[in-house]
Amino acid sequence: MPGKNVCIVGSGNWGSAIAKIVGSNAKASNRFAPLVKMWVFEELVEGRKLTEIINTEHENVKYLPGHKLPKNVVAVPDITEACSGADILIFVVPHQFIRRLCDQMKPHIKPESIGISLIKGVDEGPDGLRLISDIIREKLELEVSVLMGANIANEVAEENFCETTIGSKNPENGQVFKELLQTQNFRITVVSESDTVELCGALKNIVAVGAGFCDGLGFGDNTKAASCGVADLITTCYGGRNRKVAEAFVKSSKSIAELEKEMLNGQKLQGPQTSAEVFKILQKKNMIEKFPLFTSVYQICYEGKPVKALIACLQHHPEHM
Ligand SMILES: NC(=O)C1=CN([C@@H]2O[C@H](COP(=O)(O)OP(=O)(O)OC[C@H]3O[C@@H](n4cnc5c(N)ncnc54)[C@H](O)[C@@H]3O)[C@@H](O)[C@H]2O)C=CC1
Ligand SMILES: O=C(CO)COP(=O)(O)O
Repeated sequence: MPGKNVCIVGSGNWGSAIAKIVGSNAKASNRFAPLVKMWVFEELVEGRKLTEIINTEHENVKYLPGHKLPKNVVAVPDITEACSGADILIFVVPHQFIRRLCDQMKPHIKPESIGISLIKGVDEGPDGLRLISDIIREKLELEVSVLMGANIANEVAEENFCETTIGSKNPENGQVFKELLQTQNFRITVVSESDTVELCGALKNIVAVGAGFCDGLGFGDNTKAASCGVADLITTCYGGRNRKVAEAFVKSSKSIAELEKEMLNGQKLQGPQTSAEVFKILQKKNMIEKFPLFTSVYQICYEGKPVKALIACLQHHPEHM
C-alpha cells in the first residue's frame, strides 16, 4: 500500500517546527509518503519569495530562523495545490485565518482524509464559543483531532525534551498522528477528550497575557498565579523553594538536606519529603511504573539515582509507549 500523503497547512513558527518533525518521521516510515507538502502564505523576504528560500535553503528564515527543515518538506504557495491528494492534513495557522482557508480548500479535499489541528484559539458565533476543530470539521467534513501542549516552537525545534497531548475521538486516528508526530524528545499522550485538550490549549493564552501584564507591572509569582490548581503548579516550577533547591542540588555536590539548611534559613522544603511519602504509597499499591516522575524524583533525592536519569525516565513514560 502506498504511504499516506501529508500536507501541513501553515508554516509560521510552530508550523515550521512541526514540519521538521513531520518531514523526518514521514521519511523514516513506510506508512507515510516521504514527500510532505507545506502550504506557505507567500511573501517576499529581502526581495525573494519565501517559498523559494525554503525550497532552496531548507530553512524558514523568517519564522524559524536557524533550523534546517528536512529536504522532503516542500513549500507550496497555492493552498489548493498543497492540499490536493492529501490523506492527512495538519492545520497550524493563526486561528484568525482558518475560516477563509477552509473555504478555499473545500473543493480539493480528498474523501476519507483526516485532520489534526495544532491551532490554539477559539471562535465566537451566535451560540457562543466555537472550537477551531469544529469549524474545520463543519467546513471540510472530515474527522479532526487536536494536538496541544506546553510546546514553545523554538524549543521543540531545538529538540529539547517536552510533552504534548493529542485529543482524538477516534483512537485509530490518534495512533496515526502519534506515529507521525512523536519523537524521542517530543512525547505524546493520546486521550479521547479532544474538546478539553483544545479548550485548555486555547484558554491558556489568555492567562499568558494576564501573566505578561503582571510582569510588566512588576508584581511577583503569587500575583501571576492568582487562581489555583494548574497555576500553582506553574508558579512553583518557576519561582518556588523546591525548584530553587533542586537546581542547586544539580549544580553542587551537596545533599538536599545540606542545601535546605544553607539556602532556606530555617524554612522547610515539602517536595522531597512528599515524594518519599508518595513513593511508599505507590509501592504498597504496586503502582510505581505508572508514576515515573514521582518515583524518579524520590530516587534522585534519597537513593543516589543520577539526576540525568530524570529525562530517560520521562522518555519511557507508560503513556508514551
Ligand atoms: N509558536 C509557538 O510556540 C506555538 C504556537 N501554537 C499555535 O499554533 C498556531 C500557529 O502559530 P505559528 O505557527 O506560531 O504562527 P505564527 O505566529 O508564526 O504566525 C505567522 C504565520 O501566519 C501566516 N499568515 C500571515 N498572514 C496570513 C494570512 N492572511 N492568511 C494565512 N496565513 C497568514 C504567516 O505566513 C506565518 O506562516 C497558533 O494558533 C498558535 O497559538 C501552538 C504551540 C506553540
Ligand atoms: O502555545 C505556546 C506554547 O505551548 C506558545 O505560546 P505563545 O503563543 O504565547 O508563544
